[in-house]
Amino acid sequence: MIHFEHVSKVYSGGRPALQNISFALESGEMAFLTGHSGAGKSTLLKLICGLDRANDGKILLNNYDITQLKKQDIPFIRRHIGMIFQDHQLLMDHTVYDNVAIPLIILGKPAEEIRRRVSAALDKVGLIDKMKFHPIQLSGGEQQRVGIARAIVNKPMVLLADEPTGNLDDKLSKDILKLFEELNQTGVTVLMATHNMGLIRRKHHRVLNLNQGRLAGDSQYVG
Ligand SMILES: Nc1ncnc2c1ncn2[C@@H]1O[C@H](COP(=O)(O)OP(=O)(O)OP(=O)(O)O)[C@@H](O)[C@H]1O
Repeated sequence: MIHFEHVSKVYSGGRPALQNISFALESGEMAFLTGHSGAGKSTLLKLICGLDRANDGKILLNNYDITQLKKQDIPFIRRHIGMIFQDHQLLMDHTVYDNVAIPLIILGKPAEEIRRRVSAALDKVGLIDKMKFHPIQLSGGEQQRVGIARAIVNKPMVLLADEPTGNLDDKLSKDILKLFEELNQTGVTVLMATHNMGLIRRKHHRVLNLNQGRLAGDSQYVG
């Protein structure tokens, strides 16, 4: 599903954010992406969803070389990817419902389909009764779940999450991880960047570890 072949990324004026990264995450797999602050986790996720461009190497998404994509084609790959950010990136002056509906509105889906899919996504994250609220009226964990609903509303093949439990307590973090596991069980490929070692240790998912922009470990190949 996601294939990195010798991928490097250097931001202008900086040292390499990613160096010669190669790994494959197959369809339906779930993995954690770990590493110290500045190791390159966010950069790696941004390259997959086209928010940034690699300087070198190839990234295949479903056998499609996204490093060769023209800028105007990037929205087409985004349709297959749900991205969850640590800071939610919700529109504060819109309701929960509107925030989740946005990807479908952009795609020009009919109103009835939008209503049905937004309700299903909000139901999945347990926020159906708060659809008319504004994000400011929700707790941090609830705001994060709105971000998850927005990411899954378009039924993506791949879910990328950047520190989705960063500001949440242990119980909420476990709930969010459980939600990802349920989505993974329906066939969605999940890659989740996290510092939360407690969460990682309790689980047996694959762990890709970055260190100063290099792939320093891949639990699939240990032991
Ligand atoms: N837009 C940018 N311009 C310049 N340098 C950047 C940019 N984004 C990231 N970097 C640099 O690239 C390196 C990797 O950053 P990245 O955000 O990918 O790390 P990270 O592992 O996600 O860190 P954190 O856990 O703190 O979020 C860092 O040295 C960072 O300063």
